[in-house]
Amino acid sequence: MMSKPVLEAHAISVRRGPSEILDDVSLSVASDGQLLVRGPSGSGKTTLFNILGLLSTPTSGSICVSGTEASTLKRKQRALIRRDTIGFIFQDFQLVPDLTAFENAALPQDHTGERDEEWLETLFEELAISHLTTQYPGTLSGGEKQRVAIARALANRPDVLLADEPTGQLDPKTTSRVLEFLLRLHESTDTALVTISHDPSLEREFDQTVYLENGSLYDDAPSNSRQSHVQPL
Ligand SMILES: Nc1ncnc2c1ncn2[C@@H]1O[C@H](COP(=O)(O)OP(=O)(O)OP(=O)(O)O)[C@@H](O)[C@H]1O
Repeated sequence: MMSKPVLEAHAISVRRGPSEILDDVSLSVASDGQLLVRGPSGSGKTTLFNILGLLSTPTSGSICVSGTEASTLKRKQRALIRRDTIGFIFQDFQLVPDLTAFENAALPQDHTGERDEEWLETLFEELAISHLTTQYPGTLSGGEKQRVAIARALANRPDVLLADEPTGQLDPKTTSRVLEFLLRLHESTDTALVTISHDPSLEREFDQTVYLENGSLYDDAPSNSRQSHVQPL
């Protein structure tokens, strides 16, 4: 049976001043789906991330989250859908400096009212950061902060995890571990996984990859970027 889409973008365009940053972008992610959006720096990835996460609104086009048309909703209603449906991993983490790693990860639970410390502890264990619970972000490495941000994104067991370069700060070994965990979680809990990245090595981990180039989305790698990643034999 086909699963219902959790995220659907239809004909999204974003113009900022004279520039067209996204041009007629459409995509659909099933509630148990996984999608990698790849594209070079400046192609519009973060802009698309913000639109898909209802953090900003498109110039034209629509976004449906679990069947609800969200692009026309008021800011407050969008915030509620965001809180109840989407887990965010931001490129720059956005951890709160005067909260510990554990308190940062618990924030989404504190916003909805119920702490589930057992789940948070599981997340810290899986992400190999259990020894860092009482440390403040200022004392953590980039890769450690990134994993705290991942734990926070998963704290409320979101329907869809939206990740902007989730492994950008990690070494290859930790990247594999974190990806393996995200994909396992995706399998076992039907959390849809949408990852945005410039990193071609993530492609082999994902069922489906689409390519963003100059604000347009393609199903196949544009020939110039494919060429630039050809490895010599
Ligand atoms: N508010 C804005 N006003 C004008 N131009 C913008 C605005 N936001 C983004 N842009 C431009 O749109 C393009 C896409 O930006 P975006 O941040 O989405 O790219 P990206 O693919 O995420 O890049 P990176 O991988 O380097 O983070 C860039 O050229 C950027 O300068």
